[in-house]
Amino acid sequence: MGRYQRSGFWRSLNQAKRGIWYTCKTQGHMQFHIAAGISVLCLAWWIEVSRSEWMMLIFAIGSVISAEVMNSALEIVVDLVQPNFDPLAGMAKDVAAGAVLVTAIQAIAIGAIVFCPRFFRMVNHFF
Ligand SMILES: Nc1ncnc2c1ncn2[C@@H]1O[C@H](COP(=O)(O)OP(=O)(O)OP(=O)(O)O)[C@@H](O)[C@H]1O
Repeated sequence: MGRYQRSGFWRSLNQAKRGIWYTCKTQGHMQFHIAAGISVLCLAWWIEVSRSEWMMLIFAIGSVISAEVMNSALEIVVDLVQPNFDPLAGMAKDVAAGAVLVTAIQAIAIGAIVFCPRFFRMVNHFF
């Protein structure tokens, strides 16, 4: 339980939503990830991917967005602890950004596995 407020499911949910909303408002990368995620889900719905493919895509999108939220949290903490230039503070942010990059590469790989075979089949069909 936190030191400043009583615990409670709805209160915790609201705090988590506030954190996600803050990340959406302040982080351009988060806005890009959400737009890309929605586009991928629309494409998946349009081409009618299988249940297991839906799971892979949702997992990939969720991983990237979670990593971006964690990255934002770490940036806030670093700015709080060290507002001045410090190579270690910079490295902490770079390491967190690296985690986002890893999940983004994973998402691109999953997207390629799901969409590329269909894309090539479609190209073969038309030409
Ligand atoms: N206090 C600091 N000391 C040294 N370098 C820093 C510091 N703060 C930021 N940096 C460097 O600047 C980069 C960008 O930091 P910034 O806080 O602007 O994050 P950002 O642009 O929002 O990052 P991201 O694109 O990952 O969301 C960091 O990755 C780090 O290399």
